[in-house]
Amino acid sequence: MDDKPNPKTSSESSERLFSFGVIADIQYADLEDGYNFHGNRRRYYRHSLVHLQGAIDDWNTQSSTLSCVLQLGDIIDGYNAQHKASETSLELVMNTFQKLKVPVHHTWGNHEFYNFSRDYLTNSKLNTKFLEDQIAHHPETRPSENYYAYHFVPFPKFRFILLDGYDLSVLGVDQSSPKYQQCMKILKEHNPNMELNSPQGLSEPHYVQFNGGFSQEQLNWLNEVLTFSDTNQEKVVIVSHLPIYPESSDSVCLAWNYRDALAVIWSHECVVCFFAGHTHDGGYSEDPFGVHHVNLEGVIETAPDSQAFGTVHVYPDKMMLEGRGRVPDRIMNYKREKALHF
Ligand SMILES: Nc1ncnc2c1ncn2[C@@H]1O[C@H](COP(=O)(O)OP(=O)(O)O)[C@@H](O)[C@H]1O
Repeated sequence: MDDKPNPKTSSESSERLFSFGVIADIQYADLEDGYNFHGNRRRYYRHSLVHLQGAIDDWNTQSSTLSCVLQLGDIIDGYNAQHKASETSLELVMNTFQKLKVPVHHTWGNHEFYNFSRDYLTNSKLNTKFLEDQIAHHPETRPSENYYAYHFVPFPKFRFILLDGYDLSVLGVDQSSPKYQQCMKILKEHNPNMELNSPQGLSEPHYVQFNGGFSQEQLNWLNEVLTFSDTNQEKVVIVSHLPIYPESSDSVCLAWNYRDALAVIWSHECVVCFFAGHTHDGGYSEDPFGVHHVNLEGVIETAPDSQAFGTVHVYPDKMMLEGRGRVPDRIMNYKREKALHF
C-alpha cells in the first residue's frame, strides 16, 4: 500500500500551471543483467528500455498538461562501445522517445562520452539545443558553442537551464587538444592515483575521470541568464547530469567545481530546483538558500517490478514531484518571497 501524499489531491489542481517529466540514467544496452563497479547494485541493461517505454506511456496520458520531459543523461551504457553497438542502441532508445507526445530535452553524461565524441553528439539527435529560447536584445544570455548548454521557457515566467557538466573533462575531448591537456592537469592535480577513475585516498573524492566540471565561460553565461531571470521575476529550474550539492549526493559523484556553480546560483534569487542524475541511488536536500536539489534514482538500477521516473507539477508557490516506483514524492516550496503572483 502506497501511503505517500498524492500531489494530485494535496493541492488544488486548478492552481496547477504546467507539468514536466524527469528521468535519469537509462543506460540501455542489449546485455544480460550485470552489476556496478563495486558489485553491490544490480543493473538491468535490457529492461531499462521497458522502463522508459512505461514512463512514456504514463506521460502520454497526461500530455494535455505536460510541457516537456527532461532526460538527465547516460541514455545508453558505455558497454555499447565495447560491443560496437553504440549507434544501434541509441537508435532504439531514440525510437522509443519518438513516441513521446511532448518535446524531450537531452542532457549529456559520462556514458554519452564513452560511446561518442563531442562532435558526434553535437550532430546527433541527443543535441536538443534547437529547442532553446533566445532572448531578443540580450546577447549575453546566448550560450557559446564551446559547451552544450541552453535555456528555454516551458511556461511564461519559468526558465529552465540545461548545463554541461562535462565542459571541463577528459571525456569526449580530442586527446591532442589544449583543452584535454588543461583538463588532465586539473584532474591529476587533485587525483594522484594511477587509476584516475578511483577516488581512493582523495580528500576531494569527486575528482575522478568519470566526472567533469563547468568552465568559467559557462559559469559566466549562467550568471547572465540568472541575472535576466532575477530582473524579470522568473522561476528557474536547472538540469545537469552531475549533482552540485554535497548533502543530496554521494560525495564521489559531484561535479569537479561544484562550489563554483553553487556560488553563482546562490548569488541569485530565481533558482528553485536543481535536477541531476549520475548517482543512481537518488538523493534530495534543500540548501540554505532555498534551492531544492533532486538527484533522481537511475533507471538502470531499477528492478523490473518497480519504476524510476517522475512528473513535476508546477504551482505558483511550489513544485511537486510525483515520483513513480523508487522515486519518492517531494514538495518543493519556493522561498516565501519567491512565490509568483498570477
Ligand atoms: N573505485 C573505482 N576504481 C576504478 N574505476 C572505477 C571506480 N569506480 C568506477 N570506476 C570506473 O568508472 C567508470 C564509471 O563507473 P560506473 O560504476 O560504471 O559508473 P556509472 O555507470 O554510474 O557512470 C567505469 O568504467 C568503472 O569501471
